[in-house]
Amino acid sequence: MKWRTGEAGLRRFGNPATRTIFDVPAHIIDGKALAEKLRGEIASDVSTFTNESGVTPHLAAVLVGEDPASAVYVRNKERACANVGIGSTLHRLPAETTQAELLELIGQLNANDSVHGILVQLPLPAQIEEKAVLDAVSALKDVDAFHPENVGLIVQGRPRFLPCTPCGVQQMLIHHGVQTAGAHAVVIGRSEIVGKPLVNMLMQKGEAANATVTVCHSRTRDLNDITRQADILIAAIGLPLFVKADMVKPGAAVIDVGINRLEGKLVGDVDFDQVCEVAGAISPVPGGVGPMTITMLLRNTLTAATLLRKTS
Ligand SMILES: Nc1nc2c(c(=O)[nH]1)N[C@@H](CN(C=O)c1ccc(C(=O)N[C@@H](CCC(=O)O)C(=O)O)cc1)CN2
Repeated sequence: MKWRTGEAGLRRFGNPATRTIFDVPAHIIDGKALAEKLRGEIASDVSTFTNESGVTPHLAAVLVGEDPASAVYVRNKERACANVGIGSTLHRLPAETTQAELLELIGQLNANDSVHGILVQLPLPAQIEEKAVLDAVSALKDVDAFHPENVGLIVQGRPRFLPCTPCGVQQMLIHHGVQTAGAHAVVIGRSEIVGKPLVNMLMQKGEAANATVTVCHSRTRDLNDITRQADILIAAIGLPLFVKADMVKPGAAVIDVGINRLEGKLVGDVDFDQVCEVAGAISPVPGGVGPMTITMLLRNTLTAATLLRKTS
């Protein structure tokens, strides 16, 4: 089923009569299913690249410390790489690793021609300055798109890599027929990883973009008045079940980027049970943006291998 935004919210495609979404349940934007489909396409592209070049794209993942969630994400990234024919190496460092030791490893990975993509799993332990580490990753191997050079290219509308979570969100909007051009997209959250780049990407010219974008954060006044104006509402604030039904315009597309643990359960930033009664389309947690994040990492690793081959 496809959806598009309009002045009156979201309507079912193929039904130009006045039947609005109010009489149908919210369309589920299933990130897990989309991720599987896209991973099939990436596997085929990797195979073509490897056959033509004799090079197997390779991702180096760096995990510092023992954060259990980070360990799961990195393991899932390794598994996803293997499933599409991308090689990967995990560099596990103890929690007490110094910044200098981590920078030394990054330097080695930058210089290693058989490594095409480098990712440093976040968050890092408190003794390490995140920015110093992310700045040290070669911009050409920066498959997370966190390096200032890559951020600058995104802002200028000529990206080398797109950051994985925002790019995953855009792909979900494209593949579920949510029209962004001319739509009012409201992003709640201004993190370096999601909010800031996503705001930039949605306002650019191009696919899944051309939106009128508002960014809200912890200091935003009259937040509900703003979120209720959104045709597309993206929650990336890191607060469990923060977005309630009365914050959502009927028929809006709601994308939940949050991943929070609440009473032993994984929940998003959106109170799914109540918001799905109002929204026209909604992504779940788990099974929404998360699997798409990893999928976009695979795409970026292939892009990095392609770019490095061109420049070598
Ligand atoms: N270097 C990076 N660090 C971090 C990133 C990132 O993009 N690059 N993002 C997050 C964590 N993250 C990827 O690293 C990530 C989080 C969640 C998922 C995911 O698939 N979640 C599943 C649920 C998994 C579970 O059971 O816990 C889902 O939502 O269905 C993938 C990637 C912070 N760090």
